[in-house]
Amino acid sequence: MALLLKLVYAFGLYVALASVYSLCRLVQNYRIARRVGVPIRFVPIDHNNRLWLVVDRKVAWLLRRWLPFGLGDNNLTRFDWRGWEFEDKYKEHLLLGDAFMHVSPGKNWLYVCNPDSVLDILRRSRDFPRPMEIYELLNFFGPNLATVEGQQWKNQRRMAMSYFNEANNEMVWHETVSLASDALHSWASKPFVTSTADDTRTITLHVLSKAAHGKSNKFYSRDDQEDVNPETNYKEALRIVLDNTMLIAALGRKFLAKNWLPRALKKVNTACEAFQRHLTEAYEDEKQALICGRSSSKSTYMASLIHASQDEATGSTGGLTEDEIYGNMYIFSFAGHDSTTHTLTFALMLMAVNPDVQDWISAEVRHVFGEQDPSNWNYGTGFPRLHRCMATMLETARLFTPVPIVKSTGKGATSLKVGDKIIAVPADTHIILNYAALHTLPRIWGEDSLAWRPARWIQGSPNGEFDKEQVVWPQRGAFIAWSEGQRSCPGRKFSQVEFVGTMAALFKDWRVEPLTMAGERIEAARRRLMHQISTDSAQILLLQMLHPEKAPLVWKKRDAGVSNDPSMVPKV
Ligand code: HEM
Repeated sequence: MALLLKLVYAFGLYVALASVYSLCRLVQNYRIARRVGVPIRFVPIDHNNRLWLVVDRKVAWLLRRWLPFGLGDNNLTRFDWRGWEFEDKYKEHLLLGDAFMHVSPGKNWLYVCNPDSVLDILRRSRDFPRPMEIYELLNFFGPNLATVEGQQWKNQRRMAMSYFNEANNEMVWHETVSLASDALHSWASKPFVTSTADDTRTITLHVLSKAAHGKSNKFYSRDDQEDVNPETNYKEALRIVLDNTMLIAALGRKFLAKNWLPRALKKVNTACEAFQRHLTEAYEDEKQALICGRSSSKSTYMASLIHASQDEATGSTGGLTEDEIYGNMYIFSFAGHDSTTHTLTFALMLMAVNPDVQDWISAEVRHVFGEQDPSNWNYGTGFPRLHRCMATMLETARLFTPVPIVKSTGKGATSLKVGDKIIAVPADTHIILNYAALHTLPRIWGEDSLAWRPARWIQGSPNGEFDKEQVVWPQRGAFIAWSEGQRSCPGRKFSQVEFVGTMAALFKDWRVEPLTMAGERIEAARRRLMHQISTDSAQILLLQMLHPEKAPLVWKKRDAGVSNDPSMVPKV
């Protein structure tokens, strides 16, 4: 009993000291923030508090729901959880201006949504480096492109970039069209599909697997899959690793390997070990192939890294360590997989809500490929003409931007022009490029900025000729889904080829709609699905639908050809 009391006192003392410390830090940070001269909001917990990150959304939701007398509406429940920006869109910036500051007991966080300032930040990568303590959490298979800075980043980026080229994009195209055609075959054979998100994940994972180590896999729907044991199933292992990245980062791989942990945590550890095993085997295979002269090709990511690394090993910069190769294989899978999967899932759901966009795309794909079998679709002559399919991706990535971007001022203070004001940004400030606001500001995107309307990206010809249509871009800095500048996404075109190939294969001859409930009309089902997309999506690590399985979709063959509706496209 005495021991228990001591423990309670010790815990109480710890909480009291931690609170006093947090308060002192908050006051200190406030003094620094005040000098910047932008509006300030206090947030009680730092946005990068790792333990908070594990529970933030749930706790904020519970407090919002259960605290009485309106107490649930406070800065913690409104702004202090991952992805609050997605819910808020541009509202906070409309109220406070293009820049404002969140002051927390940890860091000061500057939010910016001015296109010129955003572009300036992305271009001045020395003044605004990545805050490595945030990205470090993606280090658990080894240092990689996303988690290093300076010369180490330059070396890794150069070696990684040797993979991203048109020959490999062509591979991505053919692999994607083939997998998406198989997915369509599987979906069309069912009365309805609840595995849309899982199955799009299978498509992107298989494309990546082909890209990473040259292995083609057949598509199978999650519903038809028997082996979901992470020890033997690579996709399952990777899925668990990706879904639990936050947890793995918070607890660390060493801790997760402890024997006494509950079964759910052991499963995460099993998945990490299986994924690591898989990487090691692939690495050893490739190295062996290189030694035996069997691998002269740089057509896989693993081979490109090993070749580039060997080429540089003798130079002054040196090659990659084994850990760096593993780290980069992980980040390639992570960055290249979830971002595209979630964008595709959002797009398929949005297509089910918008049959007119399906017709619009179908008309374009028919125009480009006619009656050719998808296996003969040519990348070089087909992909660049599929502007509407591309517009669908851009519009989805605008409203449902998967990847957030955080910068920092690092050790040095700097200045930043925001509108007609120059602000002094203190050292050690974290900067959020607020894409959710930037991508929806009515002054850039018009009064219908919150509506999903792919045609806004297309400039048409007066009489609706397909080949005169082209994609129009907003002012630079206003659309940053793939970022800009030195550290922009190297997989941008890879993901676009994947997305466009999938859309073309799915929608040329088929259409999709939400499953109607008993007594429900199709219009009501569409409204229900749109409500789910808007309210049941959140940022886990990336933005995603939380329960896509609760949105069953039905695939139907188009009865006849679709006419091109030029009224969808704004005229020049
Ligand atoms: C819809 C698809 C995608 C989107 C929206 C996207 C977006 C982004 C963004 C915004 C960044 C910069 C993040 C930051 O500065 O913090 C980034 C970085 C990165 N992306 Fe993508 N990405 C996509 C697909 C891909 C694909 C398919 C690959 C690889 C196959 C890939 C590989 C990477 C890598 C390795 C980085 C780190 C680059 C560096 O720091 O030098 N991404 N991506």
